[in-house]
Amino acid sequence: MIVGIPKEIKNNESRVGMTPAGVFALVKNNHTVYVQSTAGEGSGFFDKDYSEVGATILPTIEDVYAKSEMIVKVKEPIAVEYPLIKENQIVFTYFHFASSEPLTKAMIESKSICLAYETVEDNDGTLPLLTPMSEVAGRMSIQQGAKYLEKPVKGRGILLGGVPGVTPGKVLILGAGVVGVQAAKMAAGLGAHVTILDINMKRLRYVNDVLPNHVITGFSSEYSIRQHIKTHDLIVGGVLVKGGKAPKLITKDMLKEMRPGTVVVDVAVDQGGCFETTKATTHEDPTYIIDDVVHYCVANMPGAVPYTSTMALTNVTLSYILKIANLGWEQACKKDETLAKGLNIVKGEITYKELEGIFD
Ligand SMILES: NC(=O)C1=CN([C@@H]2O[C@H](COP(=O)(O)OP(=O)(O)OC[C@H]3O[C@@H](n4cnc5c(N)ncnc54)[C@H](O)[C@@H]3O)[C@@H](O)[C@H]2O)C=CC1
Ligand SMILES: CC(=O)C(=O)O
Ligand SMILES: [Mg+2]
Repeated sequence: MIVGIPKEIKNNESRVGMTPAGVFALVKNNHTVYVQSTAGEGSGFFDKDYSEVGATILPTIEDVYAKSEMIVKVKEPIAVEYPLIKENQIVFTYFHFASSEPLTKAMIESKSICLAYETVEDNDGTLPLLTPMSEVAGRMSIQQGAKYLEKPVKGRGILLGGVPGVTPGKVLILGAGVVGVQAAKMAAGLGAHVTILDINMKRLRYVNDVLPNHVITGFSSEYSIRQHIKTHDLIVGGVLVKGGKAPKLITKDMLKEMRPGTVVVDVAVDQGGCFETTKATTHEDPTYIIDDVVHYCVANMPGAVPYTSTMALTNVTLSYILKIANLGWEQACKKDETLAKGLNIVKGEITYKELEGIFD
């Protein structure tokens, strides 16, 4: 198969769809790999690293899309990329369709095969291609939240860990999935007071078993959320309904219950966000303020730490990329139910249940 790796062009997105190690494996399996010039630079991989393992470097994004049967990338295509995608071309990437009607419509019109990393699902319900980026974003949410709690950027002026003789900051985490647990781990490590809420008792039991005793678990409900937001300094949104829109757990009126300078980090922004006041931001301009509450809603958080994220992503995507290249997408999906769950739009038809009728 002919596989193409374009350069990411979303704001401050420095990840790349594949490391040279991934290209090496594809070439060894007799596939042709085209890499757009400088695509890997932001992640520390140079054109010569790719050409040394057998890739051909192409000068423009148009060349890569025009010549490839399968495109392997990181982020959802943005508007300038829509016309580059061809009928029957396989596009393997994060799509997050539920948060974008224009993207959904454009991919239906393209008649391409859209395999979304974020809905590839193991039999136990876990999401193997979302997990490593949720690990990164969960950990980053505390790093970013701690920064925006500082007074010069309009936060409450609180050091999350406190100091001897002064109470630490309080972190509320919505969702005890991958993002939530990683966020809790980081916040607890800093010495913050941590509360984590979920509707899944199995997840709360897991948190209770693996995290320190000062991480408090709670059942998520409108009532419990309304109580907790009054006293917490940093609120992290990490809930997910697979492939669908995130539930709005914090409505606009609730911001009035928070203290001025509270910081909210909505990691779930890529599925529309779990705060009613969420709108996607970029690494260039990551925050905005509503009712004195600082909102951080960057939809590609791992893009800011590409050295870590590109490696973590290729670690999990490569076996699927090889399977698709070796067998073709239809056979690969027939043989592998986990991969088949990634099919969201195929040749103009929506094939993922949560997406059906979502924009009608
Ligand atoms: N902004 C960014 O750069 C990134 C965003 N994400 C996003 O973060 C979100 C979370 O991802 P994961 O942690 O991997 O998902 P996950 O599936 O591991 O965890 C989600 C958790 O939310 C819980 N949940 C669902 N409804 C709830 C409710 N009403 N109240 C409380 N909890 C509820 C579920 O029970 C589950 O435990 C996803 O939307 C994902 O796409 C992931 C990586 C990067
Ligand atoms: C999961 C996702 O949206 C990201 O890593 O950017
Ligand atoms: Mg207020």
